[in-house]
Amino acid sequence: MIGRLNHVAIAVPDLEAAAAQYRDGLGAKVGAPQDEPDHGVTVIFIELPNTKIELLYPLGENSPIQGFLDKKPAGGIHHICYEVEDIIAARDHLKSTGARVLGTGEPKIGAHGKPVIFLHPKDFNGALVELEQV
Ligand SMILES: C[C@@H](C(=O)O)C(=O)SCCNC(=O)CCNC(=O)[C@H](O)C(C)(C)COP(=O)(O)OP(=O)(O)OC[C@H]1O[C@@H](n2cnc3c(N)ncnc32)[C@H](O)[C@@H]1OP(=O)(O)O
Ligand SMILES: [Co+2]
Repeated sequence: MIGRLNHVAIAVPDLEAAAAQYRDGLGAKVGAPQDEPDHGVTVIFIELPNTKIELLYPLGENSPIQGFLDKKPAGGIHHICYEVEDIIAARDHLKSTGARVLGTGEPKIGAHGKPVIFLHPKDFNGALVELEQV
């Protein structure tokens, strides 16, 4: 069921500073900031040869990453995103194993224009997991 690693997301306190560090310090290909109001975040994607890094910064009043940054003001790894071919089948199977799907339980359209869901970190070894249908 699980496919490629689509991205690793890092919540950051300063989006431009983090982007500059990846661009200038690591020589990475860094995209433009993208507001995702449905998700309460502004994102910048960094393209690596084998995957992507998603820099996350809170957007709006009820950002799901605000509490995370309050606890970790310097930032930190926030989630990992795996690709799946059929997100509904993956969701229903994972629910049957006891994993909690966050939010309404229905997929939302993610930053790549594809359906995504999130699984509770407490059900996945302390790591927040995003699934993206590709
Ligand atoms: C644009 C899109 C895309 O790529 O396409 C995105 O990625 S959007 C990316 C942003 N969207 C999301 O993250 C949506 C899904 N996330 C959520 O629903 C929420 O952030 C939760 C994961 C439920 C956490 O919510 P909230 O911060 O209110 O909960 P909380 O502070 O009470 O945390 C409950 C417990 O989970 C832990 N916890 C919270 N966030 C965590 C994280 N990212 N990784 C690992 N553990 C985490 C806390 O430390 C706490 O543990 P203790 O009780 O032991 O202290
Ligand atoms: Co993500």
